[in-house]
Amino acid sequence: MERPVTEADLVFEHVPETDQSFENALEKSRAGDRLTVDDAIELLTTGTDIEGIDRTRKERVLEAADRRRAEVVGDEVTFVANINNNVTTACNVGCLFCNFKDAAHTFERDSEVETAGFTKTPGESREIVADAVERGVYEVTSVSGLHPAFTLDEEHREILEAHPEPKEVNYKPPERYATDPGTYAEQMEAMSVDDVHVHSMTPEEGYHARRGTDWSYEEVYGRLKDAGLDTVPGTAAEILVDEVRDVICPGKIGTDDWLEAMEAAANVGLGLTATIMYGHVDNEAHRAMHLKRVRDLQERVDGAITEFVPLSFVHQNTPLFEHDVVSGGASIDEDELMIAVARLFLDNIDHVQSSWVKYGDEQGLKMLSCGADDYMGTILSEEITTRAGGEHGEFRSFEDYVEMITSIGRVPVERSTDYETRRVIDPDDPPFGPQLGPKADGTPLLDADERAERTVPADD
Ligand SMILES: C[S@@+](CC[C@H](N)C(=O)[O-])C[C@H]1O[C@@H](n2cnc3c(N)ncnc32)[C@H](O)[C@@H]1O
Ligand SMILES: Nc1c(NC[C@H](O)[C@H](O)[C@H](O)CO)[nH]c(=O)[nH]c1=O
Ligand SMILES: N[C@@H](Cc1ccc(O)cc1)C(=O)O
Ligand code: SF4
Repeated sequence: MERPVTEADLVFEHVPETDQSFENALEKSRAGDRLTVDDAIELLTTGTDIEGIDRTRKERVLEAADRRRAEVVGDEVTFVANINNNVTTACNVGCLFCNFKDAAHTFERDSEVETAGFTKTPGESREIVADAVERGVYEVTSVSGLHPAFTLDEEHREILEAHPEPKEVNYKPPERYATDPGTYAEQMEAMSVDDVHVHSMTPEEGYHARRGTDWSYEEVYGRLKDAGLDTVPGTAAEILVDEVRDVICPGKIGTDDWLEAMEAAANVGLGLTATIMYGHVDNEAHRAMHLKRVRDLQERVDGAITEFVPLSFVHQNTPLFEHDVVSGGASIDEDELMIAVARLFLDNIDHVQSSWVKYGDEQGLKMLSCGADDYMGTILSEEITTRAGGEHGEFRSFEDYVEMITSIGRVPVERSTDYETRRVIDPDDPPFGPQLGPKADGTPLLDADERAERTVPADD
């Protein structure tokens, strides 16, 4: 177990105090000037000169962000036909905000406790993806626990087998486990059915795929690309300020490593997304600093980041909440300001995503008028948020999307992962099924019976 978090750990060097004024920061954002970290702090707090959030000021920030969204991308709301195929929940990194993971020893053949988690072989992954491709999906998103038996490829496995202290590099041979996840390269290859788009290998997974070697991130992402990887999810970012990471994910790579991995992935030609996971022990100064680090990264990678995804912390079943380190997640006001300030600050990232997994349908739609323009994907199954206690279900159909997006007077558009390929959907011309995937033919992803079996979202 990690050392318990003490009150002293929550006394931060970076606090939301500035010499800037809220009115000045708002004026700058309306004029389209590039914002500073202090400007972002003023906007996120609705002014450091007052206690708490001022609703009138908040509405002015949301309005500025909504206007900016309209200027940058217009009235289209995009979404992608995708599935999640997470390979394994085995993980010993121990992030305190995460309930997706299961202790890796419970997966061992001779474990006395039955594991509550899962591991898929490359063959099982292939079957799941093949079925989804037949249904018409464009993209498979795959993020996993850092399974001790996972290696990049055979060569990496041989290196770790020969390591004098395998424990030091978090390695145990696959034979020890009831199910062998294969190598990362084998999983990428298995998931690349009919050239479906594979969105996988977060910087944390990239780090795991080079542990115990002197390989660069370029080497690792280059090999993964050759095996079928198309784009890299910018999760594992959490808050890119080490004093926060030291509290919520002390076992994870640091900010510099995360940035290095992302830059390397871009250098070998992979597209990227970026995220922030906020609303736990972080304050507005941390959120603003995070935005700056993402904006600077986007300059260095020459626009490779296609979207920014604010992930609101889901607190219910997490160690942070259970050990009373936090009393809940972000408020709705904080959520709306996070979306709006991301839109205003990230002047070099075109798309801001509203996650229905985190916000639900009603609030998720509201976010599309606070600066967001993308409404995520169909995903078909969800494990990270659900295991953390989230209650917004696991699937949205094209019918759901068309109904929701037209209800707020916007235009539903099916997109590719990189947003380059787009199809405007005519709400008067059903059926609305996907058309961009390698085998998509316009019919719905699931038939009526299959839909009825899915988790019913709590908020609709
Ligand atoms: C569960 S991890 C899986 C991939 C890999 N293990 C990693 O950490 O990069 C993916 C992301 O899910 C997000 N996540 C995990 N638990 C969450 C929670 N309780 N609330 C919101 N987001 C969460 C975090 O941003 C995390 O980086
Ligand atoms: N916001 C969440 C996402 N977003 C990712 C998208 O669905 C899509 O894969 C991306 O836009 C690239 O095309 N995925 C989740 O599983 N959970 C979320 O909360
Ligand atoms: N799977 C992550 C979210 C995510 C995945 C891929 C992305 O590109 C962005 C966000 C979660 O549920 O929290
Ligand atoms: S966030 Fe990722 S690395 Fe951290 S415990 Fe969860 S699965 Fe493991």
